Order: sequence, then structure tokens, then C-alpha cells
Amino acid sequence: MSARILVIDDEESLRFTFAAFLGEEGHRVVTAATLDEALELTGRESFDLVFSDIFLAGASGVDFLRRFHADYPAVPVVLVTGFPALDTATEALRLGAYDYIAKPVTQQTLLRVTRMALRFKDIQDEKRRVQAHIEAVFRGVKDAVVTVDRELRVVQFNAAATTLCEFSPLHLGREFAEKAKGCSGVCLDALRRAMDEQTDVEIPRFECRCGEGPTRIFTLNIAPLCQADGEGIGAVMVVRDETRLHQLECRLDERGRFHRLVGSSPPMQALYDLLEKLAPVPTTVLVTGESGTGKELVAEALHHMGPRKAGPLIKVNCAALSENLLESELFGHVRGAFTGAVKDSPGRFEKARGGTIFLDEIGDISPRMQVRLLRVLQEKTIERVGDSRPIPVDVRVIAATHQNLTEKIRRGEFREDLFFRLKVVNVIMPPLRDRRADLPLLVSHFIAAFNKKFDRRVRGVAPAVERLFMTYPWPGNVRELEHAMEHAFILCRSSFIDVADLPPELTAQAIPAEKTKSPADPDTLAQAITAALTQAGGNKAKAARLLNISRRTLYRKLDELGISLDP
Ligand SMILES: Nc1ncnc2c1ncn2[C@@H]1O[C@H](COP(=O)(O)OP(=O)(O)OP(=O)(O)O)[C@@H](O)[C@H]1O
Repeated sequence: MSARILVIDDEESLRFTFAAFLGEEGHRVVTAATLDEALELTGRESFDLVFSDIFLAGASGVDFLRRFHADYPAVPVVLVTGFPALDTATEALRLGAYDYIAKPVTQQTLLRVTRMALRFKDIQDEKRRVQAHIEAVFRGVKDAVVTVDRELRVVQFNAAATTLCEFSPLHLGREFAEKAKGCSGVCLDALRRAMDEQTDVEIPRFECRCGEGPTRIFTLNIAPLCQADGEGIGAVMVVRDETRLHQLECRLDERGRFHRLVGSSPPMQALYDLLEKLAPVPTTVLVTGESGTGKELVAEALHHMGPRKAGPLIKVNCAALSENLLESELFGHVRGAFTGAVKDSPGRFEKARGGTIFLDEIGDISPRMQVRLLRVLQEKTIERVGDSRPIPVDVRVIAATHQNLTEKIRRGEFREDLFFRLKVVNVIMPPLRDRRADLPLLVSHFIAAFNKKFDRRVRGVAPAVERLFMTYPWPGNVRELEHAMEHAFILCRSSFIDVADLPPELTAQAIPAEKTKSPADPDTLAQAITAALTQAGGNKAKAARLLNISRRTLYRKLDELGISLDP
């Protein structure tokens, strides 16, 4: 390897000899006769090695060494002397000379010392490169990195350790235990364990607080440092701040949806927790709550998230069929059971075998149907209409009603024994007005759904709509919101839904209660229904859409309010 070497000597013959010997080895040699000349050269160019006579005319090689070494500590300097003396040699080495050789210098000695000095410089250079590299990594990482020696004294730490764990230069060389007094001390115990057992230690997610700082969530990793012979010489500790990640994860845990149910409010979280427990078991479930609160979605979630998901989910609206029709629908019939029964036909219970049957509007079934249903729940068998042979059915039953069954039982309209059979677990749906915090999420959900359905690019609702939604009583619950959003999508021509795009009933009812009649007021309701029916030309489906209620609810209201449908 060719090196640049400076030879300083006031004797020209020695400069010449050194240059010749080193030149033969392929090195590039520059010579200087005086201290000033040498300093001028070293200020101008860089050298890999310097040989300097101790006695220079009017100066000393030690002076050169002192000044040169301060600026270029990595370049080895070999002092040469004609008058070797122990104290000069000691002083030279103390000042940082690499070596000290006596004249006359043979070619062999010169080349041997040169080789060793250059090798030493290579090693030093490499060490510095590695050091610089480590320091860059140390500085660059966001994790706090702290190294300790085998006595657990702080050796080094990076900038992140000062911000995260409040390390300061005062801690350098001091016992780690002293520093750990100001925090939870988890890291001290972990350090001791890593050192005692000479093993890596990881402490995931723990809370810690340094001094007056905020409480943070940290993950700690400690690796022992060993020499080549395996002897422990300390440890490196890496502390990662996972506070933000932890917060985000906690927020995610508050689920925003469960199967097709949307909402992240506390009542919905409680609902999801319950559904999670109910989905895997075959228990009969009764879902109660106001119309439009998502009772059917609950049945779907329980079915699709449970072990019967590969089986059928059969839905029956018990209020939509007359007693006889419902009986035949649910249990099937045999040929000749009644006029028109031309062949054997399985009922919905049989069709739901291995799956789930969802009996919606269960509160509306007749006393006779209640008895039949009770038998199915007790015996897990059905009998087709016109046949008394029991057919076993393995079906999970989920029933739903918007009615107050306890009240119906009190009035003698619903069997208490059936109620208790159905209500093994009662899932109660919260009305939308009790979970208004879900409105933004539901609104976004419907915007996304209707953007897709209508191929639109609606981006949101105007602040006035947000305010209106927050005060509106939502008697029709999520269904009403869904219909209102669909209505608005059809009218809205900009990328934000405005109050004018909403159905008039909604904007009218949003007027403070004292200025208008309550929507629940029977007179108002009857007027609204009659008006909607007139507007819809007697078409009930259309009238229900105009009122933002389901057809089922419309029928119920007509019944409750005694409005006749006959012309
Ligand atoms: N939490 C919810 N998230 C998303 N959509 C919902 C939610 N609750 C209800 N909906 C929507 O509202 C509409 C009515 O829901 P669903 O039919 O399940 O209500 P319901 O309580 O069974 O009503 P009813 O008693 O009138 O039968 C559906 O279109 C449903 O998708």
C-alpha cells in the first residue's frame, strides 16, 4: 500500500536516506528541514505518517508533535533521536507519539516501524469510521438508546434518551440506579436481569413517567454486551415510545361497525360485546327495540358470525301474513291439508335446518300460533299442517319485536311461557336519539353507500344539516336517517347535502317542540299519514316511503290510529 509520508530532519543525508528507503517501498515521501517548513506542509496537505527528528535546528520534534497531534490525532508520528533518553521517550509517548526510534536507523527498522504505524493508522481509521457510523445511528433513531457498563454505570446515551427519559450529561459515569429513582424503575430491574442472566430482555408496553413529564407507554429491549471471550461488559438498552400507537389502537378497539351494524357509541360497544358472546352459541335470542333500530341486522350478525353461517338464514315477517298462511309458511303442510294444498310442502323451519330462523314482529302472532311456536322451542320438532308426525328441526331461533311484550302479557295478549322461552337472552336495541354520537359515522356510512348506488361524489353534509340531525328526535331511527339521506341524494346537486335537500317532514319536525306539535302526537301522525296516502294515490308502499317509515310500520300505525284503507 502506498502512503504519503513526511520526514522532518535538519540533516539532509538522513532526509535523503529515509526518502530513498521508503520510496523503494512505493511510498510517496515529502521532506522538511525545519519545524516551520513541516508545519507549512502539514497545513497544506495530508499525510499518513510522519517521521520527525527530536532535535531540529532551533526547535524540537516534540514541539512539532504537540502542535501536529492536536490537529491530526489520527496520524501516527514517530520520533527519531540520535541521543536516546528515557525521559524524552516517555514524554514523547505521553504527548501521543506512536513510537520512538534511535539513530542510526537501519532500512529494516525503518520499514518495520513504517508498516506497523500504517497498520495502526488503518485500524484507527476503521475504528473512527465505525464510531461515526454508530453515532449517526444513535443520533438518527427515535428510540432512546442507553449503554451501561458491567457495574451498571451510564456510558453513553443518545438525543432521544434526553427527551424520552430525561438523561443529561450529569448521568454519564453515574450509576443507572440513581437515574432510575426518578421513574418507574422497570428498566433497572430489566437491566439487572439481562446482566445476571446474560440474556436479551424485552418488556412490552408498560407505563412510565419521568419526573414531571407525561405518562408514556414504552416498550423496552435490553441486550447484554459481551467481549469476544463471552464475558459481559455491559448492556445496551433501547426504549421505544409507543404512546401514540397505543392510543390509536385503543381508539380502534372502540369498534365503528359490527358486521353490517354501524356505530361506535358506548351503547353500540355494549351491543357488539353481547353479540360477540351470543354468536357462537345456539341460544334463542329475543331482539327488542323501536322500529328501524337494526333488529334485523342483529339477526344477520348473529347468524353470519356464528358456527351456522354456512347454513341458511330464513327470515319471516310474522305480521305480514294471516294466521293460517303463517302457520303453513312456518311449519309446512301436507297434500290435502287445506284447499289448494296440492302437494307436500316444507315450511320455513325445515328450510332453516342447520341455520337460523328470524321471526320478525313476533309480538303480532295469534294465541294459537304462540302455542305452536312454544312447542317447537320446547321439543325442537315441528308438525306440518295436516300431519301429526313430529319432524326434528335443528334451527337457531332469533325473534324480534318493537312491541312491549311485558305489557302484552299483562293484557293477556302474549303467553308468558313463550316470552321466557324466546327471551333466553334479550338484546335491546338503543334508539338513535340515545346514541346521537353515532350520527357522523352513520352519515358517512350512508354517503358512501349512496355515492356507490347513485354513482355520485357527495362529500358530506352542511353544518346546518349536522345541527338539525343532532336535535331531531329520529322516531324512525336509523331507517329514517337512511331514507332521509337517500332523499337528499336525489335532490342534492352539489357535493354537500343542504337542509333544503332533506325531506320536508324532517325539517318541519326539527322545529323546536314548543313551536309545533310533537311528531308522536296522534293527530299530527294521522294527518301526516292521510296526507301521504293521498299524495301517493293510495299506494301504501309509496306512502310509507314518503313518511320514511317501513310498510310494516305504516300498517301498524294505520291499525293503531284506526285509519281505514277502504275507499
Ligand atoms: N346500526 C345500524 N347501522 C347501519 N344501518 C342500520 C343500523 N340500524 C339500522 N340500519 C338500517 O336501517 C334499516 C332498518 O333496519 P332493520 O330492518 O334492521 O330495523 P328493525 O329494527 O328490524 O326495524 P323494524 O322493527 O321496522 O323491522 C335497514 O336498512 C338497516 O340497514
